[in-house]
This record gives sequence, C-alpha cells and structure tokens, in this order.
Amino acid sequence: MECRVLSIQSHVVRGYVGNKSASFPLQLLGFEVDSINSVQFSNHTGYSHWKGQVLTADELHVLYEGIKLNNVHHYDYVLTGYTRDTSFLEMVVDIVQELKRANPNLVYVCDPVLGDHGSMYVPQNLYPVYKNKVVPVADIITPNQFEAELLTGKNISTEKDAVEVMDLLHAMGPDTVVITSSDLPSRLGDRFLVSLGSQRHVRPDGSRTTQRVRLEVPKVDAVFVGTGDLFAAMLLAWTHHYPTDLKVHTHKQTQKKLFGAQSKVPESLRNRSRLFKDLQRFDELVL
Ligand SMILES: Nc1ncnc2c1ncn2[C@@H]1O[C@H](COP(=O)(O)OP(=O)(O)O)[C@@H](O)[C@H]1O
Ligand SMILES: Cc1ncc(COP(=O)(O)O)c(CN)c1O
Repeated sequence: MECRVLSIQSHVVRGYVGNKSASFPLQLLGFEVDSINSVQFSNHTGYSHWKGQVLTADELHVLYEGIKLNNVHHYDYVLTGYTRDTSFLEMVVDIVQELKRANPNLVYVCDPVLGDHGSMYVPQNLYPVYKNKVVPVADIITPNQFEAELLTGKNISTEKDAVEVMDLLHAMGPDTVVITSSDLPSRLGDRFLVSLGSQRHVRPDGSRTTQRVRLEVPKVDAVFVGTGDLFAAMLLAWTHHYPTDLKVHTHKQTQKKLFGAQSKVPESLRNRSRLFKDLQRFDELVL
C-alpha cells in the first residue's frame, strides 16, 4: 500500500543535505516523497560561502493550499529538518496539526535542527518555537546531544543524564526520542560513537512501558553533513515497518537496499549510506 511522506527540509544545489539526503533513500525503500524546500541554497552552510533563498511562511502556505485545493493532502508521515525562519516553522506546526486532523494516524518525525557541538547554526529565535510549539506535536524526534540539552536545559555527562533528558523530552510530547550522537564514552572504546533511543508504549492493559536502546557506531574519522537528515529519514522508514521495536532499526536492510541499487547511487550519497552499514549493534539499556 502507498505510504506518502511530506518532507519539509532544505534543498542544496551542490551536495547532499536535507531533502537531497533524505528523499532518494526513502524512495528506494518504497515511500512516496512529496518535498517542500524550506530553503534553496547553493550548498550547506558549513562552506565559507553560501547563497540562496529562504521560503517564507506565506510561500509555504501557498504551496500547501495548492495541494489542498486538489484534495491530495493525505499523508502518512510528515518529516521536517532544517529551517531558518520562525513564522515558517509556526506554519509547519499549523500544517502538521491540520494533516493530523485529516489522518489521526499520521506520524510526525521531527529533526529539531538547531546546532551541534555547543553552538547553534540556525537563528537563535527558532529555539523557543521548537521547544514550545514543534516538539509538543512531534511523535518522533531525533536531536543530537547539543539539541537535546538545549531543549531540556539539562546537561548530559552520563548515560543516566541522557535517560533523564529523554524522559524530559517524552514529557514534552514525543513517544520516540533518539539522541543521534553523543560525547558519551562507548564500552567498545573511543573509536565508537554512542547514540541512545527511548520509546514509550501503552500496553493493551493500559499500563506504560519504556524501551531504551544504546547504539554503538564505529566512528569514521571525518566530518559528515547531512547524515542527521539521512538518519531521521531511515528512522522513519524502519519505525514504519517495526513501529513498536526500536531495537530492530538496524539500517542493515537499508544498506542492502541501497547497495542493491549501487550502480544507480551517486558515489557521494553512497559514502554517506556506507556510514549506516555498521549501525547494527543495539543493546537494550537497563538503568
Ligand atoms: N564521523 C562519523 N562516524 C560514523 N558515523 C557517523 C559520523 N558522523 C555521523 N555519523 C552517523 O550519522 C548519524 C547522525 O549524525 P549526527 O551528527 O548525530 O547528526 P546531526 O547532523 O543531526 O547532528 C549518527 O547517529 C551516526 O550514525
Ligand atoms: C542547508 C542545510 N541543511 C541541512 C543541514 C543539516 O545537516 P545535518 O544532517 O548534518 O544535521 C545543514 C547543516 N548545517 C545545512 O546547512
């Protein structure tokens, strides 16, 4: 059955971040992807120069109106990433709420893109909008450690802190929280990167349970941009197939699928997808 994703993220002419990073892998996995480009930039903002346009809230509304007038505004997922404008982000929330009214089973996957390694790379005034308006309507969020700390106001120095931060994030709304990367030490040594996940469920008898997972990824000695966007897209894909088991989102199948189509996948995108080859070591956290 068709599964349709509305993906609201950046577009770059050169490189793979935002929609350029997320759409093709999702399409390979069988999803229909309708993309709205929150910005159209020459390249990602880590370059010494970048130029381009930022879509305004009114322009976003016009695009959405067009979709609505044709009565094709039926989505199973909304996926959002990089944005630069507060009123645009507020409009995203209005759209998500309207789409959720139309389809109460719609899942909103939000990568709260604010910054990394101690500093913000989007305007500061986006922060309160994410905290007060966006995260409360999200079902799945994928902050990195810096974003998780910023959203909760709590530092993460230990795994116990991280679990408390994930609980604070659950209390804000989302049932699934994944801290996509952290500075926490790995038990496997300093060549591994630790990600942590937490998923709340309601059992059939009404009681609640929370599954926590730790993911240890072999570190590649390089800096990647756009991997957070790919991570969020792949989490969407695998939570679709295994909605109640965060443990099985190993990305292994994604890798097989991407490499199955190897000859058609551009080298630079394949390099990023290679990162996900090793995302296969999950532990259930008992704390
Ligand atoms: N240097 C790296 N080595 C191995 N995996 C990486 C590396 N950088 C990113 N990744 C993978 O990409 C995922 C998302 O990266 P992260 O930096 O957390 O995203 P964001 O860009 O949102 O901060 C990580 O969970 C990890 O799987
Ligand atoms: C235009 C754009 N889109 C998306 C991102 C996010 O990239 P990542 O997935 O690495 O967080 C960035 C990072 N600065 C960016 O500049």
